[in-house]
Amino acid sequence: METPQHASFSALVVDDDPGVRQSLRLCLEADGGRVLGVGASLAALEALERGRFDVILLDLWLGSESGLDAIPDMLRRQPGAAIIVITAFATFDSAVDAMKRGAKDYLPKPFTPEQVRLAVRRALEGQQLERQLRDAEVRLREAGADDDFFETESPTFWNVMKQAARVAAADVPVLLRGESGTGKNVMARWLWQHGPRASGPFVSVNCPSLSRELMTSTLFGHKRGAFTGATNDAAGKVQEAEGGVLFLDEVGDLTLEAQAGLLRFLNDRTYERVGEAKERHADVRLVAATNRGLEDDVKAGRFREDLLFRLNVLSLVMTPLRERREDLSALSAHYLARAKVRQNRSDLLLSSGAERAIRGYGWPGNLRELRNAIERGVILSPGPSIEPEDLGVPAITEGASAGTTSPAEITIGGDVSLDALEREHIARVIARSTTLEAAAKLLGIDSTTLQRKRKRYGLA
Ligand SMILES: Nc1ncnc2c1ncn2[C@@H]1O[C@H](COP(=O)(O)OP(=O)(O)OP(=O)(O)O)[C@@H](O)[C@H]1O
Repeated sequence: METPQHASFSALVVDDDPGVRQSLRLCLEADGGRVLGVGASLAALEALERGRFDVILLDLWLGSESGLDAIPDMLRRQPGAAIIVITAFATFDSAVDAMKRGAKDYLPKPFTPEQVRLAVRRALEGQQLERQLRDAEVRLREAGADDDFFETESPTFWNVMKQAARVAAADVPVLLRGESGTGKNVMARWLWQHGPRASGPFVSVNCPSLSRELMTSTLFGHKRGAFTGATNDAAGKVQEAEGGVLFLDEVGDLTLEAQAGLLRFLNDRTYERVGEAKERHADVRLVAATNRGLEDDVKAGRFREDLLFRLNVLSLVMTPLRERREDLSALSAHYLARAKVRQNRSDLLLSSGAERAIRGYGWPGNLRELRNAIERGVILSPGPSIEPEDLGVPAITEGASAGTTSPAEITIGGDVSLDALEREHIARVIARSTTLEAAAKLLGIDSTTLQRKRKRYGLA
């Protein structure tokens, strides 16, 4: 990959020493950065409210306050910013602590200008790669590009596909269950395309992205004047899906009010727009999806039991990738073929080490993670073959069993960067955990931090 030119980037320097602020500013400006320096975490948070920054250089000791404590607040304000922690008190513990809270890198004082520039360039390159992968996923999803692989050698997934064919024809509500990235969105479309409503619309609603106040009106519509801002009558998603399929992704995130409306609709196909006492009818098939146990939500009083019963009459459980390992080679070949065309890299092959690493890895992010890893490999590999490090999965040495071996050069206390050490540890813990939640728990971080780190290290 060519080294990206960071002609212009914005950096926030947070250090209580004006001398350090000044030297960092000069160093980064020479590299094309626009730099703002502040001396305390409160001023940093205010700056983050006002402007966007690509990189934050944060001193761990800001007079009497600890810069560490400010990291979560900073990331809440700007989740995409790369935080590089700098400190004169370079200890492994503080570095690990900073990483746990979401910092991307660690720079011990005293540092040379070249070390600063390198750390910032690395952070910017990581951001660029993340952006590329995210854009690629959005484009692909919109085009439905790679999502058409339904062949399987796995008896478990074969059964799922057999059931899916029957479910598609049944024209009743269906609940898709399964971990994130197992293909529930893709399956919902497949059911629509292979069912009696294929000529009608497919309307997809991602429930967590809806505002909680407007959820009912988004689904069922509203009458003009029903609430502040309701300047016109509006049809909801239910009406939009007339004659077709309404797909509710992450249905567990519906408010209790929206759940009540949905239950009524499932029972007799009637609903009312918000602010209107007129009964309406719609002929819509509902497909819902969840990646968590809705039974727990029922116990906690967040999800109606009667709605769960109604949705769960027919359900399909999407098989996690680690339970259909027979399909890993064919799926990798499928993604590789598509990615090569997209990235114009017809010369590339998976090395035998990469194939071994793919077979040995646990794929907690399922199909999405495998697809992203291959896309990443195609982008990063200098050619002619894609190696495990291009994919971002741990290498497995020949003859070793999956998940127990990693690159030989990584030993605690050895010549290894904190980054490499953390990445390897996270990859190994993920590989032996059954879910990402379990991995996060074991690592002592929350799931959001783990997600961020997986992205950072190309493990997502
Ligand atoms: N049948 C398929 N063939 C090829 N790739 C697939 C298939 N199903 C899913 N994928 C890949 O996995 C990605 C994620 O799929 P999808 O969004 O359907 O998963 P999901 O289970 O709905 O995830 P989440 O719970 O996070 O929404 C897709 O963008 C695609 O790259």
